[in-house]
Amino acid sequence: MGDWQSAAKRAAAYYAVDHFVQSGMRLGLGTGSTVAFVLERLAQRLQTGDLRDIAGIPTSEATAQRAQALGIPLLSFDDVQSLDLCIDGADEVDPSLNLVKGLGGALVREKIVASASRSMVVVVDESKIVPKLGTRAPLPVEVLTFGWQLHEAWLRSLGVEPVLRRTAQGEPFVSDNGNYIYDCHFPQGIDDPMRVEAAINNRPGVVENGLFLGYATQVVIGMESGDVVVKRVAEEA
Ligand SMILES: O=C(CO)[C@H](O)[C@H](O)COP(=O)(O)O
Repeated sequence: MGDWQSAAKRAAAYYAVDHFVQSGMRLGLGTGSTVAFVLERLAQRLQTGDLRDIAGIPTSEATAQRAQALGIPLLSFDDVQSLDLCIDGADEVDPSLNLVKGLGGALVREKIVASASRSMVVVVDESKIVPKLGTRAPLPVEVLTFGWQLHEAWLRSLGVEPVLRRTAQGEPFVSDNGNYIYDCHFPQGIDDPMRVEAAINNRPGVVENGLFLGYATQVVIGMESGDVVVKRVAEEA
């Protein structure tokens, strides 16, 4: 990651916390390097007393540990069934603010938390903006370990190049949910995300895929120039 990208992620994260989070909110806390800056900013504003009585549901063990270390109060779905706002990163954002997520391996919990949130603010640097989903990042598909071997040929039959995600040691990567992930490369990008989402999620053994269609309400983009740009979903006519 270039220096400008790290600065852009921080700028987007700080902007999102400063403009969208209010005292008393119940938050969804996403996963990844941009969300790390979100947590940093939340902790700063809690310490100064500028924000009070906020608490969040983390979308990964990594986020839970980081939030705890920073003193951000955590909740679970035993405590609340809906959230005011979820803040999360993304691997791709298209012109309709549809997303690909999950390179950090937290897509299942991220989608559950986003679906329980009244709004979703996405924080990215400008390298994540794409004209078409599937052109920059592969689409992660989380599968149960039982029968994981069966999905590769099926995914290929959809015209996709699936690669089982592995650790640096060459072992299959295991998600927080105990599952494997196929990273699916679309040679021409994803032409019809809704059709792809339905086809993949209808397959026995597939837990979830990384397409987030219609979830984002705002996208905060940190630019290489240092500016921050906010995009909102188009208001319905
Ligand atoms: O979906 C995700 C994790 O599952 C992340 O939000 C996504 O990978 C972006 O990460 P980063 O902010 O590190 O670029």
